[in-house]
Amino acid sequence: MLRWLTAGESHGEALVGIIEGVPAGVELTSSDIRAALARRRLGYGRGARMKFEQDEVRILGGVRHGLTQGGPVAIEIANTEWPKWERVMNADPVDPSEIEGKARNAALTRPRPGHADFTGMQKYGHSEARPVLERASARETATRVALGVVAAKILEALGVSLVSHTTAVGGVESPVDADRPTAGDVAALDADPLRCFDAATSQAMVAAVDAAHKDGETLGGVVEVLAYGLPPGLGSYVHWDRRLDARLAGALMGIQAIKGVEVGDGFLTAARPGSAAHDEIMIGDDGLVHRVSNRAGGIEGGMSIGDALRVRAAMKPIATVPKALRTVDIATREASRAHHQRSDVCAVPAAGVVAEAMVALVLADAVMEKFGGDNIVETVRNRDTYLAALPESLGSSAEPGTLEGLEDMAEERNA
Ligand SMILES: Cc1cc2nc3c(=O)[nH]c(=O)nc-3n(C[C@H](O)[C@H](O)[C@H](O)COP(=O)(O)O)c2cc1C
Ligand SMILES: C=C(O[C@@H]1CC(C(=O)O)=C[C@@H](OP(=O)(O)O)[C@H]1O)C(=O)O
Repeated sequence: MLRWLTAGESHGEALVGIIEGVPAGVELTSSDIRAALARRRLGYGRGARMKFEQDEVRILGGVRHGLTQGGPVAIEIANTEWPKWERVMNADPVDPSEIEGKARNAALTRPRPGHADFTGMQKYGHSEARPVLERASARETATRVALGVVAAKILEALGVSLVSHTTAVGGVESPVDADRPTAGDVAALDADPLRCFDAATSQAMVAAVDAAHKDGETLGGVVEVLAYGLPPGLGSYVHWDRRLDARLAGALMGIQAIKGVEVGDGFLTAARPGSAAHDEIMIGDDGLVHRVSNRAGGIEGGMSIGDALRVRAAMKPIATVPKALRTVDIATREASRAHHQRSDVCAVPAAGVVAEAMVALVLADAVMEKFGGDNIVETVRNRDTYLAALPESLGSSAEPGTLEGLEDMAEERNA
């Protein structure tokens, strides 16, 4: 079982993440983490902060000589902007209702609709939104991506690879029948401004972000995460909180601004008749048992089935809209406009990288639960023993597109 926690404020000195339950012998270096954090900072439509702030990574514990040691792994990500923020973050609290004149504008007493600001002030008893936004900010997702690297390294040792991509931005969508990326496409995806796999769609997305920027608008979208090489049987049908789909949905929903999650064909499946909604099971030319399609997205009965895992997350538009939304100044009770400083126009590509990290954390947790092991060699050995006892599914397709022959067979049979 993996446990993990994050701490830190958006404009604080540093963010910290700790992950426990990591077996010994997993290769991990701070440059692996730095590379993942650099991916999260990419993407067309992000604000100025991404350009000037650096993520300064230090592994504080759990790793020696590039290998995990079996203890908790602690990672620090220092905010290089801290010297500029130290005064603001350490300033003595003042009664916001006593602030007058020009300084009134800087007081964070005009909660932004769509943010944690107002309810956070009520719940924690703050007279302004600073303490709320500092922790509610998606800056925290840097820590999740760092911890996700540890999870991805465990998965990599088992031959499991992950890839994420943007499938929609501001209503511009990838074609329904578009090809899906595999791990070999990660570099090309990261080089695309929107991390979109379809070049024409990516161009249209860039245009949509430009138009939104010009109009003082912000945009949301949809990201998809795929995982290849999973064994069947991660998660379980025996109890609701052990279901892999439930755990993935919770993890993805736990990302700031994610408002919808879909497993496999998800909402599309709801509109299909039963005969066209599921994945039939057949013996392939190779004599092994396969499913002829993967509408389920690699999960049935709350368990991985051994085919490619596919989940999507829908992100709402950034809530700090330049065309400021109506709100109330809580200190003066006057109708007002939400405070606005710099912000992202669209952070969907970054959300894809964060979603990939969250999926990696859930899958690595499910792997450790199923196979255990205090050293990664033991984990792999346990997985191999388990698979050896399932001869009918060995060779189950790790990559998409290998089921074509089976689809022809299914069509012939249905004709
Ligand atoms: C990668 C990423 C970057 C974000 N950047 C911003 C931003 O620059 N400005 C902003 O107002 N919200 C940003 N958000 C979203 C807010 O943090 C989020 O809308 C807010 O926490 C409220 O969403 P919730 O109701 O889902 O918690 C970002 C979210 C993610 C995942
Ligand atoms: C700093 C990051 O994202 C931030 C997430 C965020 C928000 O409100 O969620 C608001 C912005 O920060 P600021 O208000 O300081 O400009 C983003 O830049 C990051 O992703 O590393």
